[in-house]
Amino acid sequence: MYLSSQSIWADITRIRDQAPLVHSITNFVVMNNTANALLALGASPAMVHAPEEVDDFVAIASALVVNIGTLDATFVAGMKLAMRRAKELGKPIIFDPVGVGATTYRNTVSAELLALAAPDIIRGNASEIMALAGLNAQTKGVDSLYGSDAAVDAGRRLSSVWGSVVVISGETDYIIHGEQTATIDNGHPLMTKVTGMGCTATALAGAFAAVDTDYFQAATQAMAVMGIAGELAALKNLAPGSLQLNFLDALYGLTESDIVERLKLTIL
Ligand SMILES: Nc1ncnc2c1ncn2[C@@H]1O[C@H](COP(=O)(O)OP(=O)(O)OP(=O)(O)O)[C@@H](O)[C@H]1O
Ligand SMILES: Cc1ncsc1CCO
Ligand SMILES: [Mg+2]
Repeated sequence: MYLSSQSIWADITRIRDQAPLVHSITNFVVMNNTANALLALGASPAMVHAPEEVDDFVAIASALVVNIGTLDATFVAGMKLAMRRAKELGKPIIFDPVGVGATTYRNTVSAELLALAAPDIIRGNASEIMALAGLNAQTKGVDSLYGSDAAVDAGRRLSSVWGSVVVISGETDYIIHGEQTATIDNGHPLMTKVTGMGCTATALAGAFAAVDTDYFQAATQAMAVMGIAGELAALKNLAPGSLQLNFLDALYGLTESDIVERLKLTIL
């Protein structure tokens, strides 16, 4: 049952039954995509970032997603208040270090946030995970310059420093926590032509963490669902605009047999 089609389906059923409130402080580019993906999966999204209200909001949420894609001072203030409160209340924190490594500001803010409240799950592409682990990784803004396998050692280091589950997304998704490693080989290359698919993966991890306190399992299952829904969407039409819409429909309509037939999970 542990990390299997059955355990994925059990968590999807929990999300659909409980509709957990996922509080996201995320970037302007993906607010709409990730809110719709959370709804399609069965969760309840709220994109709330004002420093005046985030700590009240965290108190009623089941998970907190923090994404640094379009940072500014107000976002940072809200992120700090929300993460501190989530830690106090024991709510899962999922962190997406979009574009870290590209600027000193992103690096400094990310380091401050990690030190303030170590996330339960960190999800980034290979460039981001390498930069966050302190390597001088090359970065081209928000897209990765490396395959995910190049960042596995960095992911292990990051996981051991912060105690977080680390997800490196890409053609193969790696999920790392201490000695545990899993890979997901689902997905479709066209997913890289739709903005914010990585951010969407992070948001879905928030929904799974809201119903499953085993965050290694939650993160792995989120990546599996992400990849399988992407594959199902790509079956309909191979173009980015329709992939984005079909992805939501695939998430909404996902069945247990879709998962049984498509899951490409390896536990290393
Ligand atoms: N080459 C690929 N082949 C198959 N699936 C892929 C490929 N690249 C990405 N994916 C899928 O897309 C998802 C998002 O991963 P990606 O690494 O592109 O995120 P990202 O670069 O952080 O995205 P963004 O910053 O736009 O949110 C992965 O979980 C995986 O399912
Ligand atoms: C394109 C883009 N720019 C800042 S955040 C973001 C969304 C994908 O990471
Ligand atoms: Mg991408």
